[in-house]
Amino acid sequence: MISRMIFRNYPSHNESDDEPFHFSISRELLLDRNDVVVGEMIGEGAYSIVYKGLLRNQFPVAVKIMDPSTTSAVTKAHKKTFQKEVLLLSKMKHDNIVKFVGACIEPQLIIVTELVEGGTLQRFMHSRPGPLDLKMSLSFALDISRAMEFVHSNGIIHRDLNPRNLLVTGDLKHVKLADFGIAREETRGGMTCEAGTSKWMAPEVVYSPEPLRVGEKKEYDHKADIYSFAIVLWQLVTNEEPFPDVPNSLFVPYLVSQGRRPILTKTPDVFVPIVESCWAQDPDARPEFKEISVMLTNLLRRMSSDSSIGTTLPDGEAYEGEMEESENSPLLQEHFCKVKKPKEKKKKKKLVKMRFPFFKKFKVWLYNYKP
Ligand SMILES: Nc1ncnc2c1ncn2[C@@H]1O[C@H](COP(=O)(O)OP(=O)(O)OP(=O)(O)O)[C@@H](O)[C@H]1O
Repeated sequence: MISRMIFRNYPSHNESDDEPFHFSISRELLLDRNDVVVGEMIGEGAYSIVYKGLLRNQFPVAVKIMDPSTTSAVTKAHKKTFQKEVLLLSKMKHDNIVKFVGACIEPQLIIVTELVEGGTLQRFMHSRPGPLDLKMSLSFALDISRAMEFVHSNGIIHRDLNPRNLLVTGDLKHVKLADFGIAREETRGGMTCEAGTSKWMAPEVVYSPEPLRVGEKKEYDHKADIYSFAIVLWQLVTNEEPFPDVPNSLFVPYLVSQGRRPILTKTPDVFVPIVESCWAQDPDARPEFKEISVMLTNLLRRMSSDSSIGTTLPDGEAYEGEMEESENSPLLQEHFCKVKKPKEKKKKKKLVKMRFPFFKKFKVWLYNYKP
């Protein structure tokens, strides 16, 4: 049973398949299918099945096989979507993002990534009764924020940030962002299609504050990911399911558009301001991930300096968006994935506009907090 409502902008099956689709994926991003041995199934998505695998009989990997399982049976529209995911993911080289290893286009559409052994964050949270250790929650939140900071700095909106798309490392110390299936380059005029998983979808993704004219589409931008992050952060610190009283998750976006949010009674005080600012109704009032990372880092530092809570900082500065070359991952091919970065000037202006109200609100809390 599908317990969640997913809005995908996967094109319809009716889209014309008359003309053949020619993949334009660099050879360096492609793997020989014979080098990939498929093992037990580890996960299932709306459009794929993911298996444990072995690359060249040596490296453990995750093998995502697109549905339907033969390339010839896949619609042209789905091929385009697959190609987009490959090109985006191959560019996302960051410690907190699942590493792309390669792709196959024949006889099946396959994406091979590093195997992240700890399962999804959703499963991890479900397996623990009661709230998680606060520093663990904070450390995971920082991993996610840093991954998203990197994604946004590359002009990409993920659009499906939720605990099913966050994977926990085998040592249970870190979290990695996965599933760029509906991620898109941020365009100047804003995004216009409903995409995401209902409980984590920002209000502006589904409902427009102003009535729309016929044919007009609502717009949203990367701030939609900040809203999703707020819900994930709320989950990390409460270990509860958002909107448990809403019988059908399909209604959640409507309620959210009316101002409804998860309850904050079980949210530790120190997290309330950040959660509230991230799920602000007005996208412009939400902070940037850059700011969130600074706040979470400072908070984690303060907590770590308190010896009564024995956790250390995650491997800190190594995360700072470094471009890392993995032995298995092909070299970045800039021209295969043209990312439209928001214009520098515009971006700066926006940051300045954002930073003041945000830091004004949290200055006292940020600098004086004592766990
Ligand atoms: N690199 C990986 N390591 C371990 N498990 C993985 C990996 N990638 C995916 N999985 C597992 O497979 C599941 C489905 O993967 P993914 O979300 O990428 O597929 P999808 O078809 O895009 O799914 P969805 O419908 O949730 O968007 C994940 O929830 C996770 O359990």
